[in-house]
Amino acid sequence: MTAAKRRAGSSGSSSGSSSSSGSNIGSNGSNDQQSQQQHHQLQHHHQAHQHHQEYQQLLQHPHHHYHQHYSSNGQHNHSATSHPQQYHQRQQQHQQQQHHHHQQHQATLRDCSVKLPLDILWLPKSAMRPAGPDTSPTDCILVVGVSRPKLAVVFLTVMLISLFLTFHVLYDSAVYNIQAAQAVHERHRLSLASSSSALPSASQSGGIMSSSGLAAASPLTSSSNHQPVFVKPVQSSNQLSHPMVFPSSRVHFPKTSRRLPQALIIGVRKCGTRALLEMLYLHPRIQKAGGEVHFFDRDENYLKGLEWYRKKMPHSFRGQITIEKSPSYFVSPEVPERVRAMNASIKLLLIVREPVTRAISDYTQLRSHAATAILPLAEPQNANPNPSPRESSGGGATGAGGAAAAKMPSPLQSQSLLYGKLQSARGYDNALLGGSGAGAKETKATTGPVARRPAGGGGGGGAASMATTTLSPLASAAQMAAKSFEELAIFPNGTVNEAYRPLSISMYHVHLHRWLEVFPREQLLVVNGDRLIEDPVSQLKRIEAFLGIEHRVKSEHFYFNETKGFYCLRYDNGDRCLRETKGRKHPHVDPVVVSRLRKFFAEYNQRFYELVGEDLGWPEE
Ligand SMILES: Nc1ncnc2c1ncn2[C@@H]1O[C@H](COP(=O)(O)OS(=O)(=O)O)[C@@H](OP(=O)(O)O)[C@H]1O
Repeated sequence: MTAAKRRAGSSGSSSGSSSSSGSNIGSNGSNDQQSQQQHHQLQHHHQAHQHHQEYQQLLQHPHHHYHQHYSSNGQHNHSATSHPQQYHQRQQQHQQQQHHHHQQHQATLRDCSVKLPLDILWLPKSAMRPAGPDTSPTDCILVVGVSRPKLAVVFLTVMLISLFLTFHVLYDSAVYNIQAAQAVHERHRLSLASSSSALPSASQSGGIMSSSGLAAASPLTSSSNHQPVFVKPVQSSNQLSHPMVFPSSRVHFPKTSRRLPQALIIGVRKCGTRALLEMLYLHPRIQKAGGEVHFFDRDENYLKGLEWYRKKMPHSFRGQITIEKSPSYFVSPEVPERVRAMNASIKLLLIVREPVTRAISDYTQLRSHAATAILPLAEPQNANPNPSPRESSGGGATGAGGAAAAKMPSPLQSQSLLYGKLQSARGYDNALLGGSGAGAKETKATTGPVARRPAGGGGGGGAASMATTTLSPLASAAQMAAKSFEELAIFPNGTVNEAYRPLSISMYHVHLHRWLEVFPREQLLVVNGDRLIEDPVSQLKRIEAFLGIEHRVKSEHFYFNETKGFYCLRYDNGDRCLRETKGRKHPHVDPVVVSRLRKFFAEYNQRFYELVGEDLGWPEE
């Protein structure tokens, strides 16, 4: 083939120069015709060879049908190469057929084409391998040619970014859902713990109650302030949507963890500390500890360390502020230093109320707790008229039949539980009978019989005359419930019993002084508790500014409940009022006593105004 090709090549060139080589031809006249024939043969051979080459190429050409068709014509062509004209006709025919097949081929290709910025062309697989019996016309391969590289790069970049974002959102969503589920579980656990808290503790405060009366299911729960008192139902899952994808009112950040509080409501007891915390919790940037943790004021808790305290905190998102409230912090001398040791830049909220009203509110709660403690003791057998032998033996409820008894304490167990509560509360509750002075610790859990403390600085008579008596918890509770506020606050000689705890706590300046020795004034905000009752939004606006969070708690979050006489809270998933332990009806107090006490407090109030730099306008008689 190569020799023939070479020859054909040289004959081609010689035919072009036949006139110039005419002498050679002329000199060999006998061979002229033969050489012409040879020349034609060579030409035909050359064309046949070209054809063969095309045929070989076409063998490798993609289309199967085309190859078959060409093969059948190939033979025919060989036999038809004798006449050039015929050959040209056939070549034309062949070209037309080729064109026709090409169009057919194009039609087949169009079926697989994809219109994209990239030039993507679907070709049959057979185009990439020798034709054979096993080739199938349906087999396709994708040939991608980039005709517009810039567009292709943009296209690919967009694709990659979308892929990355999709993955990121899915990942964050999964992480968030796990953490949010944990947070909800924790809230639920706290609310259960709250409802199972069965006994009153005078040293703690109450909480919020569902308006549907959920908390009232346990009569003792309502008076217990020790355990978390949050009875808000667990948030529905639709409020826990992914913050990036479905922003909700409470959720803005994907990760949660328990954080030490960045703000504390340090007191004052009975001034609206619970109302303040629950109202602040309406703000999406606020998380609250469910109950009063008493970390800084109780040595047994403080010794457990900050990690213990942190674990008592709720889950919060980055950027949220965790707040805990324990009103006894305000009056416990060691607390300011301890708080500073944890966080020197912590924000402190102090809610105060007109001191005499606060003292009466305090007395009302103490008396209520005492009465609650006495009632079950008075009728222990009624709790279970048919006790099982195991229960009546007084032993612990164990074993197969003891499961129910383990849940329901026996009368004896109930009694000892109540005694324990009374004893642990004695540091404060005993003050109802004229207890310790302003500087004394508000609460201190101790064991042993309740001992009346001598009334300090108040003179003789009345409550003070009982001070040396040692009383059993029951007797103490009975006395607590029997004494009037007037008897406890004013001695028979007309002097004020300054040591009476509800009064000593109302001497705000004494306690605040200690805090301002440790913290700069700017770190403490004084909230007017009387105004919080009348106009919560105005006070909350001040607090939001103090905490550095946007103003979000508005009037639509509240409605006035005529029955309670207080504003109640409007959450996304329902309305709630504070428990009935908040807003108890105060006993009637002799106006002369009230006036006497107001005069007594006037001087102390002035000192307090000076400390805080604001006149709160409390009446002086
Ligand atoms: N909205 C609303 N609803 C109900 N009660 C409200 C409200 N706002 C403030 N208050 C007042 O809160 C008082 C109880 O204060 P504290 O929560 O600090 O009490 S405690 O120290 O925690 O026990 C409680 O005191 P008393 O009225 O003496 O019971 C209320 O007057």
